[in-house]
Formats: sequence, C-alpha cells, structure tokens
Amino acid sequence: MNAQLMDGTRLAQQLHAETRRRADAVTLNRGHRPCLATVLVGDDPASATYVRMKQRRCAENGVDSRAVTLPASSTTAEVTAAVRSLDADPMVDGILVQHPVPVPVDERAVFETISHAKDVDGVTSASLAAMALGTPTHRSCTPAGILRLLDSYAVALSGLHVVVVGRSEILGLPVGLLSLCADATVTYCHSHTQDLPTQIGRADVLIAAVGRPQLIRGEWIRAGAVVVDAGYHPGGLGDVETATAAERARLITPVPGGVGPMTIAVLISNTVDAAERGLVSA
Ligand SMILES: NC(=O)C1=CN([C@@H]2O[C@H](COP(=O)(O)OP(=O)(O)OC[C@H]3O[C@@H](n4cnc5c(N)ncnc54)[C@H](OP(=O)(O)O)[C@@H]3O)[C@@H](O)[C@H]2O)C=CC1
Ligand SMILES: Nc1nc(=O)c2c([nH]1)NC[C@@H]1CN(c3ccc(C(=O)N[C@@H](CCC(=O)O)C(=O)O)cc3)C=[N+]21
Repeated sequence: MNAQLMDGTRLAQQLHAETRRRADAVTLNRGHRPCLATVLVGDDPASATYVRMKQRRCAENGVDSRAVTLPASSTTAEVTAAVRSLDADPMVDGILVQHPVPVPVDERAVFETISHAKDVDGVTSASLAAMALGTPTHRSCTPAGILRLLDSYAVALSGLHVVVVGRSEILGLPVGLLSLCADATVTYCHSHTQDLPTQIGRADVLIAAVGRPQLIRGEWIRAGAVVVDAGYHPGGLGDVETATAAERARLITPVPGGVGPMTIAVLISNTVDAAERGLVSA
C-alpha cells in the first residue's frame, strides 16, 4: 500500500478535547450543560447503535443528551409534534433526527420542524441554503467532518476537481456545496451517471458517498488522487475497494477510523456552538 491513511479517530479525539473545554465553559457560565436531543423513530438496530454512540460521546465530552424514542408506527404529525416540543424547550440546544425515519413518515417535513439555530445536523433547507451561499450555519456533520479531515492533511480544495459520488441530502449534496464554497470544481455522480469509471478517473479528490459496499474499484482512481470513503457497511467495508485504491491514491481514509468518528465529533461541536448561541460561518 502506498497511500497515507487519513486518521479520523485521532483528529476526532482532538476535536472532542476542544469541544469538551468549550462545553465546560458554557456549563460554568449558565449553570447547565449543553444538551443534544436525539429523536429515533422505529427500531432499526443500526440506527439505535448510532444514536447510542452519539449519546456516549456526548457524556464523555461534558454534553447532556436527551433521547426521544418513538414507535415505527408513528405518524408524521406525531414525530413533528415531538420535534416541535424539543425545539421550544430552552434546555435543549441541538436536535438530531436520526435518518432514515420509517417510510410512511415524511422525513423532510420532520426536518423542517427544527429551527435553524438548533439544526446541529445541518438537515433543514435553511441549513442547506446557507451551505450553498456560504452564510453562517451549522454545517452537516459528515460533510463538515470530511472538510476538516482534508484540511488537517493540508489538502487545499481551491482549484481542485472534487468528484462526489452520491447526492443525498445528508451527505453527497452538502459535501459538494461545501467543496464549491472552498473553490473546488465539483462534479456530482449518482445513479443516472453514465460511465462512472471515467468520471472518477478525473478526480483530484474523490468523495465516495454511494452506500454500495466497495462499488468503487481501485483501478478507476487516478494516480496520486485523494480518496475519502464515507461509506459505512457491516464488517468494516466502505464504498471503495480500499486495498487496491491505496495502491494508486496519495491519501485515503480507512473504514473504520476515517470519516465515521469525525461525524460524531462535528455533531457534538455543533451542539456546543448552539449552546454558545452561535451559527458558525459556512
Ligand atoms: N460515516 C458516516 O458518518 C456516515 C456514513 N454514511 C454512509 O455513506 C453512504 C451513503 O449514505 P447516504 O448518502 O445516506 O446514502 P443514500 O442511499 O441516501 O444515497 C446514495 C447516493 O448514491 C447514489 N447511487 C446509488 N447507486 C449508485 C451507483 N451505482 N452509481 C452511482 N451513484 C449511485 C444515489 O443516487 P440517486 O440520488 O440517483 O438515487 C444517491 O445519491 C452509506 O454507506 C452510509 O452508510 C452515511 C452517513 C454518515
Ligand atoms: N440525521 C443523521 N445524521 C447522521 O450523521 C447519520 C444519520 N442520520 N443516519 C446514519 C448515519 C451513519 N452515521 C455514522 C456515524 C458514525 C459512525 C462511526 O463512528 N463509525 C466508526 C466505527 C464505529 C463502530 O462500528 O464501532 C468508524 O467509522 O470508525 C458511522 C456512521 C451517521 N449517520
């Protein structure tokens, strides 16, 4: 393997340490800790695990968490009512609605119930618009984590060709918007894209957010490219064939230990930003 690994676990620990100091200062100032509310609808075991991981990291870093769990049979009205009551609660600084919510529930409508100031996961249209315009906002967690990781390895995006595979509202779409704001030339690929290997071969920086285990083959990667694998599948597989991609890439994220830990570190950092009552410049 030739590529250097981008260590998300180490960078996340650094961010957590900084967040913890800020959380303690908030607590000292106002007499209660920053608080993240998590909303989990239904009983998908993977989603329940992610929510538990987020709560554990909150506790380790001086942030309270409030868990709301709703049955899979919930209606859109019931879920939005739960979110609205968290939004109105002055003790709650940030709200995370775990994606995906069960199909009959209108996820977009639920997301839009979160006010911009408490949208620490960056999922509302106000947050997406702010990420596109470069105005102050909480940035989506996985995309912001990816940009921090690139920055820490001195990958300056200005003028580079970033190819994003995937355009989901929580990942592919916003990571392309943030890259564009950082003056990259951005290409989005998705399920209608023709000749994916050729598009990928043009990337200076490839961001894989496709949700298909090892769909992206190592031989498609341009020699010397930077490869960010946001995919996360059981058994420690990403969306990229890591071993062969690492023969050609200059820098690559491992799975696990790459993008995943950064997602949670940014979420908690965003929650403390909210507790400090600040939206950070996108
Ligand atoms: N590490 C972390 O913190 C996180 C990891 N993830 C992981 O990232 C991955 C993506 O997640 P998410 O964005 O939620 O997934 P989605 O399923 O919501 O989106 C997948 C995207 O990939 C596109 N796509 C699907 N198949 C192909 C194909 N064959 N060729 C090209 N494009 C394709 C889809 O296109 P179209 O729009 O046309 O349907 C869609 O835009 C998953 O592995 C997930 O587990 C997600 C969130 C956080
Ligand atoms: N509204 C919303 N926001 C999200 O950010 C969100 C979501 N919904 N739904 C599901 C995905 C998935 N996700 C992960 C977070 C951390 C790891 C992570 O920390 N992974 C570790 C390994 C953890 C382990 O397996 O023990 C790693 O990659 O090293 C993975 C995946 C956030 N998501």
